[in-house]
Amino acid sequence: MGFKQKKTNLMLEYIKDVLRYILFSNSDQNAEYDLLLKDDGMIFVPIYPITYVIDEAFYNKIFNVLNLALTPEYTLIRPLTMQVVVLETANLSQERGLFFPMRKGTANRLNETMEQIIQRFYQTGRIPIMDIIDWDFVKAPHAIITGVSGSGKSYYMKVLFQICSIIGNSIAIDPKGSDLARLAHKQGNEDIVIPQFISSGNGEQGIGGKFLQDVIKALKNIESIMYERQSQIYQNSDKVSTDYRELGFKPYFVFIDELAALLTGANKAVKDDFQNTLTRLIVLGREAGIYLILAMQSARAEYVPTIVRDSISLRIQLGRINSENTRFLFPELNEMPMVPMGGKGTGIISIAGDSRYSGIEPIATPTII
Ligand SMILES: Nc1ncnc2c1ncn2[C@@H]1O[C@H](COP(=O)(O)OP(=O)(O)OP(=O)(O)O)[C@@H](O)[C@H]1O
Repeated sequence: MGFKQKKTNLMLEYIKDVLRYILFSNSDQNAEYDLLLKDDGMIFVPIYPITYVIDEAFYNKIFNVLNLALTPEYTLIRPLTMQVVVLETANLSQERGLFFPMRKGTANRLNETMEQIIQRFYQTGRIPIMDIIDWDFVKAPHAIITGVSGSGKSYYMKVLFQICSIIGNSIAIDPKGSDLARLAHKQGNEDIVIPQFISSGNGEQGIGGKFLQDVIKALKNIESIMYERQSQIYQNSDKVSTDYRELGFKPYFVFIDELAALLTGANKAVKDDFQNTLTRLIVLGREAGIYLILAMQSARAEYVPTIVRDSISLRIQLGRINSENTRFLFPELNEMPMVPMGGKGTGIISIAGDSRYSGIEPIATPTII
């Protein structure tokens, strides 16, 4: 028996030991299943007839138990629903299994200079997130980052802004006029939208409704660019399936920090105008290469309409993770604990639309040295 096979057998034995007493009230039931270990996950194969019921709760229980028990050998990835796979076998009683996606080892935080991170982008065409996780924004458009104060949102927004400013055009909308706006200003970027009192020094005006109108104006400008690009693509491309890259356009990244702060105190008509414009950009932006990157404390539906949230592929929640605060961004996670990595800028991530990622997993954002 080869070394690799031996290791696999040891791992399977360990998993069975872990599950033995927890999973079934009747220990005879331990003979009613088998396990298969694959490169991208584990398959639980019931051997029918069985004397236990397989439902979502059963699936979640296995996930919960193994999630911690397999760290750090494997990182379990929380799928959005129970996954059933069909197996190639002539044995009727073992033709199907429950799949648990997992990654060998754990992904590591990037501890690199901005130049090294950019270099990674040039090698893959994707935005690096961790050593083995990256963001293909063409396949998985738009991003949302949530987390309470001090969880590392602003830090990560700045990292993304620097990368995106090199890849394409970027615009910074920052109601606090703080880190993001200062970074954009320092880079010589003129596409910055901040409250007037910050740029004019007149502190008495406060943020008020005027700022939201400035933001809407900026978003509507981008919307015009989007329609212009769509029309050019329609007129100039013979391909049925294409996007902005065919005509050589650069991607356009729209960063909005503290989105909820934008809406506080605004009247309903202005607020609706903002949310409708945001919705159009999110839903229609992809082909034209318009990508939104939003940050806020919590993705409550009153700030982010459900249609917007559902159209955002990259979702990150930083800071403390519990069922109370994950329900907005990860409604499918209910009461599902994750093994957090701990430390600054850590939390959970999911990337929809990219087959390399099948669910929710832990993340630690890059540290720039
Ligand atoms: N990936 C990281 N590597 C190293 N330090 C980090 C990382 N992420 C965040 N930090 C540090 O953690 C602290 C809090 O981060 P940050 O200010 O970004 O939090 P925040 O969620 O944006 O808070 P606020 O909403 O108050 O702005 C900062 O000192 C920041 O430098």
